[in-house]
Amino acid sequence: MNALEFDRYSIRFGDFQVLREISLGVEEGSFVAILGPNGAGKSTLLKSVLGLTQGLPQEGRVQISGSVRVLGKDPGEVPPDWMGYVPQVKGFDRSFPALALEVVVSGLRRSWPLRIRPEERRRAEAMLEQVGALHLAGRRLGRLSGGELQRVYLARALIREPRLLLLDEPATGVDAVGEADLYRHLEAYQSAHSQGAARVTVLMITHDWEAAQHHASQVLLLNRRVVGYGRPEAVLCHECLAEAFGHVGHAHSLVMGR
Ligand SMILES: Nc1ncnc2c1ncn2[C@@H]1O[C@H](COP(=O)(O)OP(=O)(O)OP(=O)(O)O)[C@@H](O)[C@H]1O
Repeated sequence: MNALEFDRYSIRFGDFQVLREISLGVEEGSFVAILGPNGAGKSTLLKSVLGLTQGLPQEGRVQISGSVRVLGKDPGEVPPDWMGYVPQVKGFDRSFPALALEVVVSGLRRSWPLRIRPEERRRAEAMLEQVGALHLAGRRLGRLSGGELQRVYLARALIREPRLLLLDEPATGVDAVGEADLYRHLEAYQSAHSQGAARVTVLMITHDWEAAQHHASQVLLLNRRVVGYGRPEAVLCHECLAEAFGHVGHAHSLVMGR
C-alpha cells in the first residue's frame, strides 16, 4: 500500500498558489527527503499530510483542490497514534517552563500532563533512553541545546510508535554528531518496523542535499510543483536541481561528481 497518495493536489492562499497539481504516491517503508528552495511549499505539504491546512491563519481564502490520502484515509480521519511529528527546532519556545519528561509524556496523552502516572513515566523514560536522552528527563527545556531538544521531540514523536513520521528540518542547528545520531535513530526505528503490514514511512524536510543522498530512499524535489521524485541518484541530478533552485551552488560538484 502507498502511505501517501497525492492526486492533483493544489493549495492556494488567496491569490497565492503554494502547491500546484501535486500527484505522487509514496510507498510504505520509504524514507523521503523533501528538498526545495525557501517558500517552495515544503512545510505546507507536511501540514497537508497532518490535516492542518484548513486551520491555517491566512490573508485570503484557502482554496484546496485535488486530494491527499494518508495511510488510506483523509488526513483529518487518521488516528493521531499513526502519525508522529518533529517540528523545527529553531522555532521552539524555550521559555516554556516544562521538563523534558513532560514533553515526552505529552506525546502519549496529546494534552499537557499535570500529573504523570508511573506507567507514563516508565514509557517516557524508556523512549528517552532509546534516543540517548534519558539523562535529560529532569531538565527544563530552556536548559537544553538544539541537539538535546531535538532528541526530546524525537522521543515525543516516537512514543506511540507511529506508522508515519514527519520531520521539519530536524537537523537545523544541530551539530554533526547530533545529526548522525538522528539518522541512526530514524533508521533503527524504521528497521525495527520493517516487517509485516505496518511498515514505517519517514518524511523529512531538509536543506542538506548530502544527507538526503546518503540516508533517503526517495527524494522529493519541490518548487510549488513536483520537480522530481524518485531515487536520490536520479533526482539529485544537475538538471533537476537547476530547475528547482535556479542554480545549484555548492552542490554542483556533489551531484556532478558521481
Ligand atoms: N497560512 C498562510 N497564509 C498565506 N501564505 C502562506 C501561509 N503559509 C505559507 N504561506 C506562503 O506559502 C509559501 C510556502 O510556504 P512554506 O512554509 O510551505 O515553504 P517552505 O518550502 O517550507 O519554506 P522554507 O524552506 O523557507 O521553510 C511561502 O511563500 C509562504 O509565505
